Amino acid sequence: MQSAPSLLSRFGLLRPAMSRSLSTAYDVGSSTNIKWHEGAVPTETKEATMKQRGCVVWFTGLSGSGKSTVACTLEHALADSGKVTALLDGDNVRHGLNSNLGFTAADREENIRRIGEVSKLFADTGIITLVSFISPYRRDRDRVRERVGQGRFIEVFMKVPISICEERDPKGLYKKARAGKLKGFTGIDDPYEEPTNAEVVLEAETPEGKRISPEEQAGKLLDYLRSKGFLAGPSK
Ligand SMILES: Nc1ncnc2c1ncn2[C@@H]1O[C@H](COP(=O)(O)OS(=O)(=O)O)[C@@H](OP(=O)(O)O)[C@H]1O
Ligand SMILES: Nc1ncnc2c1ncn2[C@@H]1O[C@H](COP(=O)(O)OP(=O)(O)O)[C@@H](O)[C@H]1O
Repeated sequence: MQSAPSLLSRFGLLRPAMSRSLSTAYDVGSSTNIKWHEGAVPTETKEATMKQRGCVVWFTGLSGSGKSTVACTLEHALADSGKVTALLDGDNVRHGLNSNLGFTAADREENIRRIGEVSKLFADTGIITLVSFISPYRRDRDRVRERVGQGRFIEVFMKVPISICEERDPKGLYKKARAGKLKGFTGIDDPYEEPTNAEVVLEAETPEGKRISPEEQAGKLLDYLRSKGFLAGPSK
């Protein structure tokens, strides 16, 4: 009986994997004797199949600023129009992949580095990847921007004053932090560095003081993604 690879190659379905010009293994970070393997199906081929372009939509903002709500609303809107998405959310990822990390500056940095790498893997597969983390440090967000690649990284700043976040306080964490029962809480006794070059800024209120709903905020993002060509396949 013929093996699967020889059958595939007989029908012209198997392509030889391309190998990197460097044939010997090398060291990267703490890993020794490793080698990058090229030859996966190109991102553009996957994007053409899905009729979309892979990207990372990176929500940043204080706890309670609406990151998860808007990311979730946007994901449903994208799914309704047949788009393939992934949603990475701080609280959820801290249940698994990053359950060994806390909220020190070093742990927050590692949290964002790992999520940055995971989101790049998704985006390189052509998936519209929504990422919702406080990500308080500008340097960490900029590192992810560089890794993912300018043009595919869309930073979304949830520009919501702490007074509104604190008023919402859905988990009661601001109350706890104000009472001194929760130390190192972002915005209270831990820093949040506002983005200076976010692609999209979402505010909670209009200049006239009218509240902006999550649906309106997600709609603005949908318009942005459409205008930048992420909701259509790659141009030939
Ligand atoms: N000390 C402290 N500071 C800030 N937030 C805290 C803290 N302790 C627990 N939480 C809860 O954890 C959620 C934030 O996790 P993230 O992974 O997004 O944080 S970070 O990006 O690493 O800063 C955050 O969730 P969101 O409210 O969804 O932002 C909080 O519920
Ligand atoms: N645009 C909005 N207008 C009013 N309330 C909102 C809006 N966006 C989110 N909320 C509410 O604010 C609270 C915090 O939202 P959440 O998405 O959990 O924030 P984050 O993920 O940034 O911590 C929730 O109770 C949510 O329903």
